[in-house]
Amino acid sequence: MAILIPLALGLLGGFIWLRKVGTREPGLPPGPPTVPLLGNLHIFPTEFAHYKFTEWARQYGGFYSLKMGPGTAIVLTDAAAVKELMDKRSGSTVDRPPMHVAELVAGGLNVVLARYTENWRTLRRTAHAILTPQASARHLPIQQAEATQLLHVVLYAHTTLSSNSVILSDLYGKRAPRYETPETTAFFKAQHEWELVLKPGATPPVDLIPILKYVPERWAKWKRDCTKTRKLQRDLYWIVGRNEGETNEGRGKRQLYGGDIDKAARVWDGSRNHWLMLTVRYLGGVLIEGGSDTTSSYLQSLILAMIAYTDTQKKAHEEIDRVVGEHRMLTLDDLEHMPYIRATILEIHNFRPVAPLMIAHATLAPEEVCVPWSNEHPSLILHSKYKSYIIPEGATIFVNAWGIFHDPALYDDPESFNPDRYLFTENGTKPGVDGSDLRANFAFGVGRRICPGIHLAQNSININTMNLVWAFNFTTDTDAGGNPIESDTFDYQKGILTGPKPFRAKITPRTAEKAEIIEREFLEAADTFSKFEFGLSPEEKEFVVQSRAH
Ligand code: HEM
Repeated sequence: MAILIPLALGLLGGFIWLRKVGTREPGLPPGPPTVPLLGNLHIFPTEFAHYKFTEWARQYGGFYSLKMGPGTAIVLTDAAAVKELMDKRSGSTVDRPPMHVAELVAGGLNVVLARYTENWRTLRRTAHAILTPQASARHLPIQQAEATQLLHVVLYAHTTLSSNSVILSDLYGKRAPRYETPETTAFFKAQHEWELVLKPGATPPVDLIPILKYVPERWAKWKRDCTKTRKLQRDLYWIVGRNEGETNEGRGKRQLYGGDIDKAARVWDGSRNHWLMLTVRYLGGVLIEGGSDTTSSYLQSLILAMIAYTDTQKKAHEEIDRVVGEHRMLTLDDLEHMPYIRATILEIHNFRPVAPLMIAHATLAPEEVCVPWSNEHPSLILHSKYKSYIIPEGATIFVNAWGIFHDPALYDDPESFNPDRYLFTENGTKPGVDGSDLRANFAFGVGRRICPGIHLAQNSININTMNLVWAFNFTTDTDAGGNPIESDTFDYQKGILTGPKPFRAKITPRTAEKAEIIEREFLEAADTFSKFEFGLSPEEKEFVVQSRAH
């Protein structure tokens, strides 16, 4: 009998606690109604989450909460809220939410997903040192050369190859002449496996129900998939850095033109510390992955927008013709004279951001924020008239870039692609609206997690946007019966990072002279390419010879 009373009390306590799980705690900002235990998990979108998050933002405001079982997520769809919480208080919002799968695969060495740990700080510092504006400027010749190759072989897949090749050259001093180059295909294979493991639903909710971590591997296919991906990544990252069987020619070129990761790897290898050697290999691998798909998704969205919005294409053509004319390709210096092209670049980031929800952050400490009572379009101001909310420690924070970029309160007709809006106000907002909480590089993230590849990416984006528009007409393709195949500007890949699904397009040089210039520039770029070409397979060599035999 004596034991029954504490047992009953314990059960009652447990029952009361369980009933509270999933309930929105006092002090949290509002959000969709919750159900016991799950909170909002039963309505949490597993794909294209930015659409649902935006719908909720229009209903609950730019600062609302979701309950994920016992955990909390905050969704920010308000530029002032982002500036205050993510930029100004970035010391507290720098963490990433726990992700057991990423731990299993990368062991805390994936700089993008790593928690706020000593590992992340080392990786981040190294990435910064490698990707400074000055270092990015040093890599401009190969970026410009790759732009000529992109023009030379404008294929769908090639936008991906171009950015992969740029980053391979920048980091390791070795380019990828074609899509089938072994390093390139190996990277895309490893990345595909990685995406499968990260896909919502591919693993049970281990981060919410931690006991699932202890299921033995033989009963958990997801754990075997993680082990396979871990091996695939480590083998690949190690091979790219190690250059087994490297010839004297290769060694010489790498020493002269090799990238900074390559140099760091040499120094860190000298330390004979396996952990450091692995860390630098991981950083190289993750930067290549992070830098390949993002820039190419941007370029694919550009082409899609040019096809769908012919009036914009016409204006972009006119500006380039007026400023540089027919007779030469464009370099980075030309951009400052072309406001419409600059506006087009900004508008692509807004229209179809590569990372519509950025990458989720998490809080290291509780944060108090004040929001106007109406919460219709909150801006975070610390003032007594405002209602105060508490974001708990460990909360996940989603920055809903899509919702901000498509907010009708900020932009006129936000669903259309309209670069002109940037010609009237600095951040493209409609007249009379204060857009000062936005910034031109908003699509690259926030606070201390802002994209470290931003300078390299912006150089690639600028050079390629100008030259693609200078060189080509982009139009809808036609079917066998001659009917136009309309492109769908909403047909995008699922995932944290997104880009258009393959689409049909007709891309033709604007004039015969331009086609000749592209041909000539491509042949002249051979000198630059050759500095980054070594250890090629016989097929690669044959491809290189054939493609330059004109
Ligand atoms: C169109 C091009 C690109 C866009 C739009 C883009 C965007 C982003 C965004 C939104 C984030 C998340 C920031 C946050 O959590 O607040 C990010 C992180 C990151 N990006 Fe980029 N990125 C691009 C190109 C690149 C390139 C070229 C590289 C490598 C050279 C790169 C490397 C990274 C890395 C390593 C992170 C993780 C940073 C961290 O968590 O500390 N990105 N990027």
